[in-house]
Amino acid sequence: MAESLSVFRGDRLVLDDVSLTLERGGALLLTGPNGAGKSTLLRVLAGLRRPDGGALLWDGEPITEDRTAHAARVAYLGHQDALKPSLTVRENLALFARAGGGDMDAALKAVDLLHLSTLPARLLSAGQKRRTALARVLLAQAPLWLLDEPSLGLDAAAVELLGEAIATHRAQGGLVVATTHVPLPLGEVSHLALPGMPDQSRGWWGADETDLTGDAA
Ligand SMILES: Nc1ncnc2c1ncn2[C@@H]1O[C@H](COP(=O)(O)OP(=O)(O)OP(=O)(O)O)[C@@H](O)[C@H]1O
Repeated sequence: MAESLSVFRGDRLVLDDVSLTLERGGALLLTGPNGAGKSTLLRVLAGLRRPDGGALLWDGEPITEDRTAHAARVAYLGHQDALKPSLTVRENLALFARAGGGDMDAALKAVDLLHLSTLPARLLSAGQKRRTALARVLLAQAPLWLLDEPSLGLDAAAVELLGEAIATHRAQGGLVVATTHVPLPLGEVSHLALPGMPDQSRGWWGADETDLTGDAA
């Protein structure tokens, strides 16, 4: 999927020769210290940022062949929840439901937000906003989920719902790449540690973790 990616931010080589492959139903955890380049890599995978070197392939074809098609494959959850404060939860999600064709009530239920669906987004707590942003990912009905610290601000129950949503997505052949600083309930995953990860984080990912090649400067 990604071959020998390199990315400069300013004059710093943040990602140097990073390669990874994901099969249908697969999941990859990206870890590394603050500034290691996790969000940068997610943005490259999303097609939101061009790499300075290397290639991104989907089913063997470079994504540059058809960027619109790649955008339609991706559901991207960034650090910012990007909700319109004056619109209700349901209104915020409506656009994504139309574009992706997902089931609004099923998505709201999956993140336990049905009871808050008519509340303006400005009245939501941080965790409720994050749940809304996750519902947007579900509604996109895209095969590739790119999740930047998805559990940020979520309580234990919501983290469990996140795990269930990811498991369902994977069971349907979906792919997930997630960055995290804390363990996530993802089941069997590959793991790419960008340099600098402290040793004590080893073992978070369980016996099934697989280390991939990755270098960063
Ligand atoms: N617009 C920019 N111009 C220059 N450098 C940038 C820019 N945006 C980010 N960087 C730098 O790129 C590096 C990688 O940032 P990135 O956000 O990918 O890290 P991260 O691993 O996701 O960090 P965190 O764990 O803090 O979220 C950082 O050193 C950051 O300062």
